[in-house]
Amino acid sequence: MGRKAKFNKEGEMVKKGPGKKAKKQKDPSFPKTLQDNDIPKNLSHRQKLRARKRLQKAEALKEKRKLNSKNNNSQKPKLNKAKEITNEASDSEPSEEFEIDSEEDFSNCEEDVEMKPSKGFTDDNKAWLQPKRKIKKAESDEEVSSEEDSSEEDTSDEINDDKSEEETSEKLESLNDLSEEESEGQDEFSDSDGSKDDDEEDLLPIEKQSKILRREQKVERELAEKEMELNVASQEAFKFPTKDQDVTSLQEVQQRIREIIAVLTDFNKLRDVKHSRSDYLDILKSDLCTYYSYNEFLMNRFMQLFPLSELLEFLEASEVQRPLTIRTNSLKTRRRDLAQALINRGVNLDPIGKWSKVGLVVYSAQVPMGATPEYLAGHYMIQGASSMLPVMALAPQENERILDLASAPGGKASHIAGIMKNTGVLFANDVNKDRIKAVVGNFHRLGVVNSVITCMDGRKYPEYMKGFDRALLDAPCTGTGVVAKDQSVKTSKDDLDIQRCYNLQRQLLLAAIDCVNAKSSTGGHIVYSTCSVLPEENEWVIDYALKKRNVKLVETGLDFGTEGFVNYRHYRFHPTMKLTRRFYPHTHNMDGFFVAKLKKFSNVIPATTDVGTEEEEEEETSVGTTEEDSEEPIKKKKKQELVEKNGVETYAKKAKPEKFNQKNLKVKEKQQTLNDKGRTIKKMKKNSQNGQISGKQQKLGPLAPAIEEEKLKNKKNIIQKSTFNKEFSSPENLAARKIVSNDALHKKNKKTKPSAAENLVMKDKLSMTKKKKNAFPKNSVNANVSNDGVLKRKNKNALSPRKSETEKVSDDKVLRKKKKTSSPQGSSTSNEKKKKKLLNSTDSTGSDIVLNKTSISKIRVDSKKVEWDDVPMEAVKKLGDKLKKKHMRKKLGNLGKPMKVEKKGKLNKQKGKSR
Ligand SMILES: C[S@@+](CC[C@H](N)C(=O)[O-])C[C@H]1O[C@@H](n2cnc3c(N)ncnc32)[C@H](O)[C@@H]1O
Repeated sequence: MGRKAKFNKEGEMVKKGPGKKAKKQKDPSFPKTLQDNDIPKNLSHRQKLRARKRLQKAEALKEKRKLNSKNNNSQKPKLNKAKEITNEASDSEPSEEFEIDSEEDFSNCEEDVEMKPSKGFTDDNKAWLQPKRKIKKAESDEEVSSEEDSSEEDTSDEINDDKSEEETSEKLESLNDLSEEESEGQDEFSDSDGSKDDDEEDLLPIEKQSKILRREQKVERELAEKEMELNVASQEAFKFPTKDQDVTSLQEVQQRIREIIAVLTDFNKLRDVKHSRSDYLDILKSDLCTYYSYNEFLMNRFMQLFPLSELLEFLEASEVQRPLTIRTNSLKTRRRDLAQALINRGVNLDPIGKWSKVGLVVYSAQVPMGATPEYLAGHYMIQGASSMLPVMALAPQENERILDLASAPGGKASHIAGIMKNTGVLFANDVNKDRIKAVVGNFHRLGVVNSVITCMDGRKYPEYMKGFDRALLDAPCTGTGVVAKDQSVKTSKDDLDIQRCYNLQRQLLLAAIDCVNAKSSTGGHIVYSTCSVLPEENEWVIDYALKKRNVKLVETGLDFGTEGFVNYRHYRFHPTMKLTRRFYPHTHNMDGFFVAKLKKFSNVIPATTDVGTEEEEEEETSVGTTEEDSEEPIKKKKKQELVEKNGVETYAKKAKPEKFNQKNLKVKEKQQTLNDKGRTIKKMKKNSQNGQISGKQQKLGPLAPAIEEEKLKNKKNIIQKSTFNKEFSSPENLAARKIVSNDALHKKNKKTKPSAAENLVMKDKLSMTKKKKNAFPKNSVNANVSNDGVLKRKNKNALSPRKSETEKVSDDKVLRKKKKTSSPQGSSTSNEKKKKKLLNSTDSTGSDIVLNKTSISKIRVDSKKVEWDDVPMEAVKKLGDKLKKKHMRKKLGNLGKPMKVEKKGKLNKQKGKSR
């Protein structure tokens, strides 16, 4: 059991000897080079060769010197004396005596070399050989090591060595031929006696190669310099390209972009006087489109948005994917724990920055980030850095009621739930059924349990639910800030897409505002965000909301990002717009984003000053509604054709479409002539009063002015009616009307339509003859529909001019009251009576009656049976029975029931959409 200790007789423990550590070590052995020089060295074949050469050289030199010394024998003592006087010669200029001595030493040394290893250099030759000694030392070291390594090197190897050496020297020579001059003076190892070949032979292969490399580098440097000079020269001589001058490669395009930008930055100095700035900009635009593969439209937008220097940076940054970022789900884990777990899986990551406590940036990962156990367990969400900003701006609180109006796939909504710590209620809505499934999936994975997920058009949300403490609208947009993610944006977006988004965004934002309770004790805030950099989708939308609702802009709470635009081109936005934040890929290394925070200060919806504004909004937005709509295949060609035909500008605040302008001009001309005629009629009247009768008047008799007046009226009506019909009935113009800017349309609706429709009604009143009954256009169903739509609003405007919304509502209430008192609900006879009353009183009273009449006119248009002017009640009834479509029956039924203004509006909106 165990070891027994050894004891001597005295009972003392016997020591075995010194312990392992205390054992005497051997004397240290040093490398041979450090040992005494006398110990002979085995020389390698190469060394021997070199030594032999040196020896031969030294002998030759000796002989030469001997000859010289014989010649100079007489001068030598003098020289020596002189040397003694003048401080015995400097180190750098060795005397002949010194040289001879050294040579002798050297020769001795060389002789020794043959017999034994090199002794190194003596003190005498140390000074002038100093740089070389380093090499020698290295060489000898290497030799020693090589000897140690390959002491059993056979002769065949040596032969190979020699061969390879010869090869390299051959290569060297060829390069030397090229740049012999260059290497002169540059070569720090070159020998003072100038025998270069010998030197190079003395060098190690690696040194030779480094020498070659240095030479090559020098040649390259010189070439690059020459090229630069060429570039500068060509830049100076940049000539404006002619039309047929085409660039052949992308490099050329890039070069030209740089040149043009250089010219544009110092335009006065570098410009070609024959060409304007816009000429240069045009070429630049097309070159940028070619180089970065954008369509001209979008490039134009970016050129308007960024200064030239920044434009290139933005375009370049949009070519590169942003770093992958993830958001820690605080409902399930902490960032530190998540980071540790991912690091253990070989993920290289870092915190995203000081501004976020949940974000992590992933530099590299050995596993797909969407399939790690942590991801599947819901510990994080893969989310762009900029996507965290809107939620941070929203600043959700626990126990609040929060709405995310466009939430799919739920990145921001789940972030909100995380901050709310699963308390309160989160309403996550999206119009897209498929995308809403992703919200459900993500919420399950991330453990969000305080949510209600809805799938409906966000614009209708306030009709169903209101009183939220906060709302987030991360609106559908063109995605111009995420070009790097989706390259298709570069070519797929055009004017119409922006307009479509802009309209939808405005409506959704108003809806989001309407959903929020201004009196919320904790909130009353709305955050609006997009991943677009275009002001049309950002500042414009906010500006619109500021005008339409009781909201104001407040600080986002984000301490970085650039300020929103207060001025953009010739547009001016609300001064507080600088409280909004813009983020760019080239400045913030995140997706392009826009964030604005609004505070609702009153639940009252301001009464709009313009008549029919709400409907006008509807009209404006009818161009494009949901993102789903935008996903529908759009016939680009047709669109393009229409745009070209009508010369539409994006936001025709400035310019109206050409076609309409031309038409307006013609109408104006005609109206002008009619006005002139009006004046002459007035003159005729005056003259007849004064007793001065013209020839025409004589012909027509005393009623001449009245006849002329009537004729004139009719002509005016015809002109207005025909232009009105033409403009709004042909399918082409119907489409054009859609493309026309909202503002242009506003004006048009306000100015031209009322008069046209008014005249239409007047004309029908005046001439009830059968001839003129056909005046109402029956071009196509669509055309009639559009006419109806316009007419309905038109009549409203015409017969109750410029009433405010509240006035309209009150009118309607009065009407409803009247209806209630006159005909209690449920009695069919009273309904019929009411219908009759409404129809019969069409021409004499208010707008609602005209509205009803309009709906009858639709019946006529669709069925092509009933005349719109004097519809007998029986015919309406019969027709109603025949009608198959439910909604049409409803409309008929409405004739007899008290109608709500809102309902009517809705009904009409639906009609408009279905068409
Ligand atoms: C930018 S995405 C929202 C992304 C989301 N906030 C997130 O962080 O995951 C815009 C969303 O708006 C939805 N959308 C488009 N039109 C809508 C409408 N009329 N009502 C509600 N949502 C709509 C789209 O389906 C799309 O999912």
